[in-house]
Amino acid sequence: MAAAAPSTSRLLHHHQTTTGYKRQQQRLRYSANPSHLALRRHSSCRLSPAGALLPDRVTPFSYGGDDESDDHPREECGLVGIVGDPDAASLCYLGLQKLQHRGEEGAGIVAVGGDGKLKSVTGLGLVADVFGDPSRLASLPGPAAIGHVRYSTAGAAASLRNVQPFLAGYRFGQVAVAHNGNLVNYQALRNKLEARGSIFNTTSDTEVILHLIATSLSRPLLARICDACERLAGAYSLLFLTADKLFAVRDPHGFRPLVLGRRPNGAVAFASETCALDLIDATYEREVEPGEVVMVDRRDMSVSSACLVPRLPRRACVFEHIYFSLPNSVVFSHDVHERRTAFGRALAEESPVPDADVVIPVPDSGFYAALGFSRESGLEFQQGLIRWHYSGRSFIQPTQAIRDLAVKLKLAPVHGVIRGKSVVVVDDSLVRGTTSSKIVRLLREAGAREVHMRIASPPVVGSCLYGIDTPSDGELISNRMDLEGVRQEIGSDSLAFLSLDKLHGIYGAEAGDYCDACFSRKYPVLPTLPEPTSEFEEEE
Ligand SMILES: O=P(O)(O)OC[C@H]1O[C@H](OP(=O)(O)OP(=O)(O)O)[C@H](O)[C@@H]1O
Ligand SMILES: NC(=O)CC[C@H](N)C(=O)O
Ligand code: SF4
Ligand SMILES: [Mg+2]
Repeated sequence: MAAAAPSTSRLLHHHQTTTGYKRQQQRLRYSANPSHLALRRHSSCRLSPAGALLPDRVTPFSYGGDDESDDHPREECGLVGIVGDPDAASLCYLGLQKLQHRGEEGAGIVAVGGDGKLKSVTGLGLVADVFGDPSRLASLPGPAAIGHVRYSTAGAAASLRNVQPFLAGYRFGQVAVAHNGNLVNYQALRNKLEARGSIFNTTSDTEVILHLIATSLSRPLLARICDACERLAGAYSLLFLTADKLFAVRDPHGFRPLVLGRRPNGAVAFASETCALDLIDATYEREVEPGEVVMVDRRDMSVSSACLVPRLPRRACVFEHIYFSLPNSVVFSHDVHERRTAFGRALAEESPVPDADVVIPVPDSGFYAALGFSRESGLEFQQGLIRWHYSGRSFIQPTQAIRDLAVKLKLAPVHGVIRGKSVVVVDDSLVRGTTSSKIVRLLREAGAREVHMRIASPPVVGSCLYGIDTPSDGELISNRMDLEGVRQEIGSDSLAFLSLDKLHGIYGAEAGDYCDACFSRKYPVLPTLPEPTSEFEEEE
C-alpha cells in the first residue's frame, strides 16, 4: 500500500508574497510521500551521478531529417501562464507570440471559465495561425489560462494530439499541463502505466505526468503533483491548471527556465522567458527555483511554495544563453545579451584575427557575440549579412541550383561591407555546419578577400537529451571531424571555437551550475531504459 496521505496542514504554507524564497524553501521542504517510497523510486530511475559521461558510441535519440528546415538545432518549447486577470487567455496568446522562437510546430491555450470549466484550443503551426480566427480566443474567456508553443522531442511533430497543453478529466476534476523539457525515463514510466491499464491518448512524453497524477494516492493535488514529478527523470518546466489553481514546477536540476512576474492589477504571470512578461506588462520577480512547486490559488490570489525531493545539483542549460533564448530576456538570472557579448569578448581574446578589416554577425542570434568580439578586438562592427524573415523554414526545392538560390533568399551579403575585405564572421554556435558553409560561400561570392569564422561556443559533440531538438550525434559535424576537417568542410580561411574552459571562466564559480553536455558529453541524467517491473503492484 502507498504511504498515508499527508494532511493538508503539512502541505500548504501560504504567503502573499514570493520574496524571501530561499528562507521559505528551507521551511517548506516537503515530501509528498516522505520516505522509502520516494527513495526507492529514485533508485529505480537510475539517476546517474552528476556529470556521468555518456559513452561515445551511444546515440540516445535520433532527431531531425535532412530537409532545409533541419539544418540547425531547432528550438524547444515555450510556456506562459496567467492567474487573476479577466483577459488571461489573450495575455497568454500575446506571451506565446513572443515565445514563438521556442516552438513552431504547434500552439495551444487552456483557460478556466467563470463556471470553473477548463476549455482548450490547440492547433498545428504558428501561434498567429492557430488563433487566426478571433472566435478561437473568444471561446476562452476567464481569469486563468496556460499556453504552450511546441517543438517536439518525443512523439510525432505533425500530430495535433501531441500539441499542448493537454487537458484531462480524472476523478477529482479537470487538470491541464504544459511542458518544456524532455523526460529521459518516459518510456519506462509509460510501459509501467500501460501494464497497469492506462490508455494513452498521445505519443508525447508529457502525457505520463497526467497519468502519474491521476494514479497517485496522495492528497491534495499539490501532493499528487509532487508525487508525480518525483518519479520523473530529465528536464521539465511545467504549468498545471485546474478550476481554481495554477501550479508552476521546475525539475530539481533546473534545466529549462521558468520565471514569475506580476501585472499592475496583481495578476500573477509565468513564462519561459522574461521577454514574454515584458510584453504583457508583468514585472519580473524571480525564477521558479529548481525543484520548486509554486501554487497560485485564484480564489484569494495567495502564492505558496513547496519543493520536490531529492535536491539535485543545479544544471541550467547553457545553450539557453548561447542561442535559444531571446537576447532581451533574463534567463537563469542573467541578461542573455550580456552573456552573449561576454562570449564574443572571450572569443576575441582567445582567437583574435588582428589583421582583419571588419567583424560581422551571422543574424539573428550571432549579433551580440559579434558585438563583443568587435569591442574586445577593436575591429569595426558592421552588418554584412541581411536576414530575410519571410522565406519560411521548409523551403524544399527540387534541384541543387534552385536550392542555392533559396539560400540567398534567406541570407544576403551587403556587398559594400564585404568586397575586398578580410572579414571575421561571428556566429553563436556551429552544429551541422550547414549555415557556416553557406555563409562562407556567399561572402566569397560577394568578393570577400578572406573569411575567418569564429564561433562563440565550443564544438557541439553531443545531442541534447533535455528538451532541445538537436540533430543526432552522427550528424554533428564536430563529432565527425577535427577542427581542420571542419574548416575545410565549411571552406573558411580560419576557424576557431570558444573553448569550454574559457566558457566556464565566464561563469566563474557558477560554471558547475550549468549543463554543458552537448559540448562535454557530461550528461547530468542518463536515459532510463524501459524494463519490465512489478513496482506498481508493490506500491499498492
Ligand atoms: O551549424 P548549423 O547546423 O547550420 O547550425 C547552427 C546555426 O543555426 C542557428 O541559427 P538559426 O538559423 O537557427 O537561426 P537564428 O540565428 O536566426 O536564431 C545558430 O545560430 C547557427 O547560426
Ligand atoms: N521541446 C520541448 O520542450 C518539448 C516538450 C515535450 N517533450 C514534447 O515533445 O512535446
Ligand atoms: S545538452 Fe546542451 S542543449 Fe541540452 S540541456 Fe545540456 S547544455 Fe542545454
Ligand atoms: Mg544562427
